[in-house]
Amino acid sequence: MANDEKMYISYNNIHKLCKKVGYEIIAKDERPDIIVAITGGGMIPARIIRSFLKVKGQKNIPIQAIGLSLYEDMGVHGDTENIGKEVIRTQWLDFGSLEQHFDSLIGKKILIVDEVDDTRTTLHYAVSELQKEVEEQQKKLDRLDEPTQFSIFVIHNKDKPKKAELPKEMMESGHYYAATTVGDSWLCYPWDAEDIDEHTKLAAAQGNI
Ligand SMILES: O=P(O)(O)OC[C@H]1O[C@H](OP(=O)(O)OP(=O)(O)O)[C@H](O)[C@@H]1O
Repeated sequence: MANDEKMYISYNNIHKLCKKVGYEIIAKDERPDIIVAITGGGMIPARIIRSFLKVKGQKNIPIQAIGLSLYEDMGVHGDTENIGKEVIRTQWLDFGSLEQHFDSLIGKKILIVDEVDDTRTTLHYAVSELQKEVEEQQKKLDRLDEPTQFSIFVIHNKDKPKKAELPKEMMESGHYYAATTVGDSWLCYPWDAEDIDEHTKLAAAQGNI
């Protein structure tokens, strides 16, 4: 598919891709203790993958949402050469309602979910801010010897030069899960469709069903 072409993705396709990665995570015995969905695109995949991470006799994995939005940063001098994207934090973790299960993320397996890894700016921000928070809590609570494992799940990873990195350890230890890798196409997700029937037909015609 040419990079400037639109790629239509159906709900069924997303469901199947979540299932594939969910089973892969379970097969590796890497079931997360908590899912962190990046709003808005990570919310539907997070909910779907949770069904495939379910283990009989175990409680449902809690889902927390963090709100991250990308906005055009014109640079300090409004210099077009330096246009970049800045991440704005609109919502963060709330442990209040999780007290019976968690007092923090320390020592937990955390699965961060988003629909797409485009320039990687958002995921880089999410991982580094969450890691920073865990380190601060570890120091505060004197729990430095409890390893915390971050993983990432995205439906689509765009095969393109990235603007930010993810931790080397995460990538090399197989804790980055992209259900599928695509070119730099325009991805049309079903939740943005005005006519879902037409959208699903277009997705089917491209084999994304
Ligand atoms: O890899 P990146 O270049 O950082 O891009 C990926 C991010 O961009 C989109 O979020 P957006 O800010 O558009 O918000 P939304 O999820 O609410 O649509 C998408 O949902 C990812 O979070």
